[in-house]
Amino acid sequence: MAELCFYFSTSTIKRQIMKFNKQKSPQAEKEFGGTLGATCIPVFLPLTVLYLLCVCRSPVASVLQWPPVLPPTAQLWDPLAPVLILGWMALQSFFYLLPMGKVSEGMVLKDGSRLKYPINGFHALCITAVLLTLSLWLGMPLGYLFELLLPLAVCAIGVSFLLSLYLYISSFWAPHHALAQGGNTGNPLYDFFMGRELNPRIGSFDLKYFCELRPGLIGWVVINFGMLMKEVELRDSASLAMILVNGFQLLYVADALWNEEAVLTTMDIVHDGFGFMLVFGDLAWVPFTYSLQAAFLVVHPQSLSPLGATAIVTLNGAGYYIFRKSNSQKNQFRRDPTHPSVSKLETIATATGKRLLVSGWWGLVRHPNYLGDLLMALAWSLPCGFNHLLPYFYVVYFTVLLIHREARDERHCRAKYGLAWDSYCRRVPYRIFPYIY
Ligand SMILES: NC(=O)C1=CN([C@@H]2O[C@H](COP(=O)(O)OP(=O)(O)OC[C@H]3O[C@@H](n4cnc5c(N)ncnc54)[C@H](OP(=O)(O)O)[C@@H]3O)[C@@H](O)[C@H]2O)C=CC1
Ligand SMILES: CC(C)=CCC[C@@H](C)[C@H]1CC=C2C3=C(CC[C@@]21C)[C@@]1(C)CC[C@H](O)C(C)(C)[C@@H]1CC3
Repeated sequence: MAELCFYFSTSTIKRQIMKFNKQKSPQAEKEFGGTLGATCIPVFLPLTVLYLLCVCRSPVASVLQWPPVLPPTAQLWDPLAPVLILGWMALQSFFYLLPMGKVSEGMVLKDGSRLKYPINGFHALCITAVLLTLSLWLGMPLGYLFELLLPLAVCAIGVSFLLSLYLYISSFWAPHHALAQGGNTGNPLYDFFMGRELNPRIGSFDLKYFCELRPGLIGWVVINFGMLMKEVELRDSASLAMILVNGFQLLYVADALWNEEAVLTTMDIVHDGFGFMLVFGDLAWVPFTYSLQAAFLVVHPQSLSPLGATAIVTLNGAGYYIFRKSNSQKNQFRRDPTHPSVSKLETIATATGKRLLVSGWWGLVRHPNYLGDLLMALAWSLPCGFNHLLPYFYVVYFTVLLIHREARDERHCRAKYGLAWDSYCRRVPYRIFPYIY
């Protein structure tokens, strides 16, 4: 019987794949190093997460250490980890489904329809904060998250592979207009990596939108808080460096959830399919590598002078100001160009009917929001001092990510706006850093 079921399910998948082969667009230009990149990245990045977590707990904490620090296999597994990861996903899904906040519409899809999305991420963050306070009051040892980091990361990586596999297989039942432009080449490894379907849903539950903002992003600040509690356990109080890292990153996450609606216009939601790259990025990469500074500070405490702390707070404030103002200016302009806050800005027309801002923040550089984000990234690493490279991993990775992302966005915009984009580039010649790049 089991064999018969297996035969029918595999033959249904084969039939769906044959149907899809007639619809695929193999001529689409491949990104992220094509098939080679799509094969190597899913091996290399999960190992990088585990390696970085091991390095940050080692006394030397050197990323260049040879031979590299490798964890004994016993440290990679804890039966509590899958319970926590699945429980966390279930809890955040429950918050997502609660009828709180408003419902917003996404961008217009290929078939002319618009999907509906709940805007209740900030509510989910607040409820999570209340639950954390309650668990502290009940005496739960949140600092134990430090010991669990490696097993939790292993489980998050496992969940990412399983979810990506589910998404790849289920995409063969999606109508053709629901597929993403880039992940529909017919090459299984590449399509698994990029994601075939644009907005995979189970009923009204949008998997990409949920994963982008909830389990990983809120998980990141919970891990940070766990590191702070571990420091309190070890040294009786939280250090200024730890408080700054926690505060800065909490501000960033709270801002993302407060402005949740703006995510509906990002490249990831509008253009990219939901495949391994985004699933792993959202569920494993963000919570476990973005929290490295806090984990590092547990083992390598740093003292910070009031002057140093003031300079770092100022840098984070400046970065946040540029990031928020520029993102809000573009969102406001895209939603309502006649709004008084943007109606006086200089713009150029494009053949699509949409206009491009050429003054204000978007007249300074072509990606002022990336500039602000990078300044914040630096401010998150500086509290960890200058003796180690590891806390600066985020700055290096993020610079590479944003330069690559800028180039991808530029290609899309040139294809979309043609000559108008070229004249924008002539008017605003620098991409991210004024007079530098
Ligand atoms: N912390 C992290 O790990 C990450 C953070 N981010 C952050 O996410 C935020 C969103 O970034 P991202 O989605 O990459 O891209 P952007 O928010 O920069 O959006 C790019 C789009 O904006 C529109 N646009 C570009 N120039 C203009 C202009 N002059 N006038 C009007 N519209 C313009 C175009 O879309 P259209 O014309 O179609 O509207 C373009 O495709 C950024 O702040 C970034 O720093 C991003 C990635 C990772
Ligand atoms: C190395 C690797 C696997 C990369 C995958 C990239 C993802 C980690 C990022 C792609 C775009 C992202 C965004 C955010 C987090 C990182 C990922 C998922 C974001 C949610 C962070 C908070 C911001 O305010 C944001 C909402 C603008 C942002 C959106 C893009």
